[in-house]
Amino acid sequence: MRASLIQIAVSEDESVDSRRERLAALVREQAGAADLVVLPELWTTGAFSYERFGTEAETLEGPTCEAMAKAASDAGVWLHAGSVPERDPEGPLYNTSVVFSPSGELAAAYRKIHRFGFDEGEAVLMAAGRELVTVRLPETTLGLATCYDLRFPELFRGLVDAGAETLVIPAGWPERRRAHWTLLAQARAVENQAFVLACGTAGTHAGVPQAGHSIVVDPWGEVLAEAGPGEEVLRVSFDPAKVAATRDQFPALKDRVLGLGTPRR
Ligand SMILES: NC(=O)CCC(=O)C(=O)O
Repeated sequence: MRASLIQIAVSEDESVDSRRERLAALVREQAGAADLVVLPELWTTGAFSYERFGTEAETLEGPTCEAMAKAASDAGVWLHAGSVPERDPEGPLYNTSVVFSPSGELAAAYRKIHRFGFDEGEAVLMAAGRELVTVRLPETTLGLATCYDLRFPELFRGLVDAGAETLVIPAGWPERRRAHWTLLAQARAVENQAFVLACGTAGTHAGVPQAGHSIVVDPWGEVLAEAGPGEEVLRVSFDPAKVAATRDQFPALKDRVLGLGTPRR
């Protein structure tokens, strides 16, 4: 299976329309070179541009999803289009990841469960999703998570229990915590014996320099590909059968002991 992770720079110097067009063109360029294309978190606004979440929020029928659906079908690829600030017509805002099929259908939407910011920013401006989401592709089953979710291993165990073999994580991860990004991506791959495809942003927005360094890790924890700090299309080939082979040859997942409860004091 071939994947392209498009690590784009998000900056206030570029309009949302221009970035959307640039990304749609980059997705189209992956035609024939990728089966799956992955974009970062909140690339219309920037993950730390809190004041823009409300003004740039869209429904899943809005201009970003419309453009990404068309780009996916033009390129004939599965497109994980990163996340958009979603305005639910019935209620609050969500940080929602969207996946389109090669015919441009919306195949899945995942509302980020763990919101970043403690008592500020995303944590107060957006509502939390409640549902785990997997997507069946012909070659593998994707498990969806977004940025800060990477710090919560129980979410990934839930995805693995639901059949996930390839964990896809769009992000807007800051340079300041880049060491955590790489370490956690490898940890999630090793402990879940799954591929991890983690796509971040480049550049600086809202005064927060971004880490870049999108990364692809195999079920043994080996880094198959890693981007630098700037804009880059990170291309990788991987064999989805390696998940079953790793789980077979080193069956640690079978040794899980569930329901341990709380420690005795
Ligand atoms: N957008 C995010 O979720 C940022 C997460 C982050 O900065 C961290 O976990 O560290």
